[in-house]
Amino acid sequence: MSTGSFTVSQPLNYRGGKRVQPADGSGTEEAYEPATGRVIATFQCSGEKEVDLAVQSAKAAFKIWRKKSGMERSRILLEAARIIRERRDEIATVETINNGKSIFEAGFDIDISWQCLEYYAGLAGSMAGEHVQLPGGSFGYTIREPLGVCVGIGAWNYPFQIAVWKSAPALACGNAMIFKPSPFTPVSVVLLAEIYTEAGVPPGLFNVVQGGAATGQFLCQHRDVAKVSFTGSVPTGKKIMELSSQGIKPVTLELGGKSPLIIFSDCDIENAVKGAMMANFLTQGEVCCNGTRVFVQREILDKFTEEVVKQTQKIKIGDPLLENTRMGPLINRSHLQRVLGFIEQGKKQGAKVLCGGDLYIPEDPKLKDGYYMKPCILGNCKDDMTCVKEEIFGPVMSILPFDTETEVLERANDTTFGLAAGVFTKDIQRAHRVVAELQAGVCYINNYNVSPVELPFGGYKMSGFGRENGRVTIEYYSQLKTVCVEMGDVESVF
Ligand SMILES: NC(=O)c1ccc[n+]([C@@H]2O[C@H](COP(=O)([O-])OP(=O)(O)OC[C@H]3O[C@@H](n4cnc5c(N)ncnc54)[C@H](O)[C@@H]3O)[C@@H](O)[C@H]2O)c1
Ligand SMILES: O=CCc1c[nH]cn1
Repeated sequence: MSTGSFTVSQPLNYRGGKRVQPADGSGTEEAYEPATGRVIATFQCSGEKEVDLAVQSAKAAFKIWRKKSGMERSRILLEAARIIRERRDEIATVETINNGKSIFEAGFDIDISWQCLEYYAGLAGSMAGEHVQLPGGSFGYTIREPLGVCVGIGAWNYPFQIAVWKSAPALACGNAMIFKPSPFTPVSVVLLAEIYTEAGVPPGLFNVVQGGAATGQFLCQHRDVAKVSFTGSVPTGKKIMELSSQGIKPVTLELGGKSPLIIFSDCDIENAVKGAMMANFLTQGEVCCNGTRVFVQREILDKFTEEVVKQTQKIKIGDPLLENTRMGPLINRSHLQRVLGFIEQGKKQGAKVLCGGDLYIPEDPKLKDGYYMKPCILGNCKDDMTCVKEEIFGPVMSILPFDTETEVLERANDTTFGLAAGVFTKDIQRAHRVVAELQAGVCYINNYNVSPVELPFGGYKMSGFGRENGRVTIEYYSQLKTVCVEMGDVESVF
């Protein structure tokens, strides 16, 4: 498949084990190919009736799925992982077309997705409670049970992977899920739904409803929804929490960030430069955990800056479906303008553009209406500049000099966010001392933005709560039942 040729004509909702047109609608949306600016799909946003039908379908499937043993669920999830692995290139291509990220990167997103399914398939069979001995031969035990119908609401930067990070643990624990992707990226998650069906989940266990805020609200407010797991911005996260609180539904919130990356003068500079680029330029900088505040110890500021600018200027921008492209277009025109606006404001506030920061016009005429920009590095930054304080969600790195460990820790933590943080140093004691002080849910030592599915992922402070990936996520998709067993007679106080 080549850029500029893909369109979707099939329905994008998925219910009861097949693609369906929504039963009712709350407006129409268009999805784009960011590389060319072409419309690739037009779809109706689901209304209250369609959301209810999806919930009913999920409830019916849940009754079957919850009765299966962990090992039975495991086998089906492993089969889903196998199919994703087999169809890796096709899924990555669809992801690239709808999101704009390079095909090189999209392939890794799909790899992490099947790995996530394999990981939770492995845990499904070992979900267990405990036995507690009580006086007189009585005893108690606990059972870890699924919650019921869970809702997943996703952002547009990792459409397929976000859907897997939510559905793999949810299904492993015995739940059903209804997933609503971002209206910007509606396409790839329906492939996941088809794969689950092919792998053998009961029809209705994983449904997809398309739409924006209104559809998301119907989902959060539905009385038969047991839990909401949300990935997106802080303002929407607050709304989801409010809506879910009305039904006392537990929520997982994976929100935004403005993470610090601290580079000490005793680091391996080559690795630190690579780490800073990994921390800023994957998926065109549209990554929640990006280390966009790059604190560099003054002794190596010039050397580090010179090298990171040189390497950034070499990033191959262009058609995201070409194997050698490393940066594709941003998600849409308004987001591109917003990112460029942050750079303009930064300049007005005294930041210096060291490279990039303007539009990129590819030579290929079919890409002329795409949303490309050159990755940007800002120097002369101060902590109170808007570009340093706010999440830009684009390829913009701010470099901030520092002198001492105490000073940099104070400045790194001076943010309402707390998703991630990184430190580059060869001093092992310093690395762990610094990490112990960082107010962030995910910390990297001498690397950045690697996502092994075995490790929990999630934020501190306004970056959210709850975790995805890792063993702990089982706790966010299950509830504990306590059973107290009397072996003697009732000793009544009456
Ligand atoms: N922490 C993480 O794991 C993580 C991962 C990816 C993205 N993000 C964050 O996501 C943001 C970018 O994504 P976005 O622009 O899609 O975020 P967004 O908050 O605009 O939208 C996210 C999702 O919420 C839905 N939504 C919007 N309003 C809603 C409402 N009132 N009720 C229910 N659903 C509603 C949207 O349709 C979309 O599906 C960034 O802030 C980024 O940091 C976080
Ligand atoms: O964008 C944030 C990190 C991530 C990757 N996949 C899901 N979340």
